[in-house]
Amino acid sequence: MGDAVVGIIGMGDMGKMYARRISDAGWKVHACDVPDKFDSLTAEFADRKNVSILENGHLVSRSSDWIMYSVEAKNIDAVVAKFGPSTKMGAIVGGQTSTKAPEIAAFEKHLPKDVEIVSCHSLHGPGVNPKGQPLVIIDHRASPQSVALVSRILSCFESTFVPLSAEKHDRITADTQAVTHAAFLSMGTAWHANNQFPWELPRYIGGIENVKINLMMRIYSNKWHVYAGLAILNPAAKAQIRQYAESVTELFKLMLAGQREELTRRIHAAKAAVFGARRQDEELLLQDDLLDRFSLGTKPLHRVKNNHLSLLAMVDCWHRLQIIPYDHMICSTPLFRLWLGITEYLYRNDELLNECIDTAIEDTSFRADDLEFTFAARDWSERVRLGSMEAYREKFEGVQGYFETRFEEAGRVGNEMIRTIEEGLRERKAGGGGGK
Ligand SMILES: NC(=O)C1=CN([C@@H]2O[C@H](COP(=O)(O)OP(=O)(O)OC[C@H]3O[C@@H](n4cnc5c(N)ncnc54)[C@H](OP(=O)(O)O)[C@@H]3O)[C@@H](O)[C@H]2O)C=CC1
Ligand SMILES: O=C(O)C(=O)Cc1ccc(O)cc1
Repeated sequence: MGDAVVGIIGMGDMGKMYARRISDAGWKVHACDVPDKFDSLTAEFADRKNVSILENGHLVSRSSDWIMYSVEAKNIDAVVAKFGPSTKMGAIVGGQTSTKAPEIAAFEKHLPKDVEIVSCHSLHGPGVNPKGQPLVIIDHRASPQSVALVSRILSCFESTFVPLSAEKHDRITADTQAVTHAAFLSMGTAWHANNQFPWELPRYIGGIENVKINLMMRIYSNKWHVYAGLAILNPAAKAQIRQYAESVTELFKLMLAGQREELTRRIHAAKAAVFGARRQDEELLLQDDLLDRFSLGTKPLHRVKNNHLSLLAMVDCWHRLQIIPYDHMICSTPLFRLWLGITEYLYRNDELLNECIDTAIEDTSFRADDLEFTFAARDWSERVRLGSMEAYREKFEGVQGYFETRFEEAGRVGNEMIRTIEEGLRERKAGGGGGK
């Protein structure tokens, strides 16, 4: 490895994952977190001779060649304001936050002019194997040699590099991550409001229901600030989240009024736009028998029907915003690919989609769940529109507390589900099958 020292400011889940992998590849790492964590971090990394835990970001900044800020997006301005002026002359700085607009603004505002800027974003959580996952690289203000150095450092992840501008990054992640999270946050909120643990109810077990539950649990077991940052600080995300809430509301009203024709027309128009001719001959991303294996409950003898309001609204939302989700596969997270996989599974199976419409119009037993889901989608959208981190946190942590006791098990089942399904996708890709 070269002589370059990699600095990491913020040793939370992502910072630690970066420190471990980069030091395993032979690079020297200088890292810090807040002063309170100095002793515990020093003990945790004591057996790695090429990781030095330093007292603060000044010490990291003045001694490193590529400094990566891996702190909460909501703190990025304050943290860069504090340590940015201490950056070693001619060094390169980047960040790992999920939304680049505030990160780049902070760099431009607080870094000395001689400092170059190359940022990144791993499009997966800290528990996922980075191999083959997208890793966005943003060359914002740097020489080709500096971009090459950062690429060399990050090559140990064996991820797929996706070079993007900060602005393009934010637009794509708003389309993929922010709106996907809105759907799962709303599911969890609705189950909580109805005092349900969905894995205890036959209607929520098996196939695509398992994916919904596992991904909902995955999001709520993570930290609120990751999702709040993505939704509130990304200038492109508000419109998407609002459209999702509007699609939920409008479709639910059609169901309530029994307007079968209008509901069918709208569902099919969205289907044609999103899953039209281009996808017709492609293999499905997911198979139901595979999904059946990842349940937190016991599967009933017969599958219970569902109107899948959350999925119908997603496709309606993509249609209204003219988003073709497949165009974003290059810059997608495992969660987004699974979400797209289950919507595709529903929309490309005529029998299932017709059953969904019948259930929406005829089966009133879902009304209470759907009412809470509609309230939830609107309330999440409203909190994001108001830009209130505290309002977001309060709601997130309320639901998180409700599901907490099952996070450990859900994490295990969810990781296994993601691993198995992603391996299947990779194998099919290698064999020239569907997916992109
Ligand atoms: N978790 C995920 O799935 C992913 C997260 N990201 C992004 O990566 C970034 C980090 O996320 P993650 O690791 O999960 O979050 P964590 O909360 O686990 O880590 C952030 C760390 O930064 C520390 N920190 C805050 N202020 C300072 C400071 N002044 N000096 C040094 N350290 C500081 C925090 O301390 P304290 O807790 O005391 O504030 C915390 O330990 C976020 O911007 C997130 O959006 C990107 C991809 C995936
Ligand atoms: O896959 C997802 O959407 C996740 O929830 C994990 C995640 C969270 C934040 C990121 O910036 C990237 C990935």
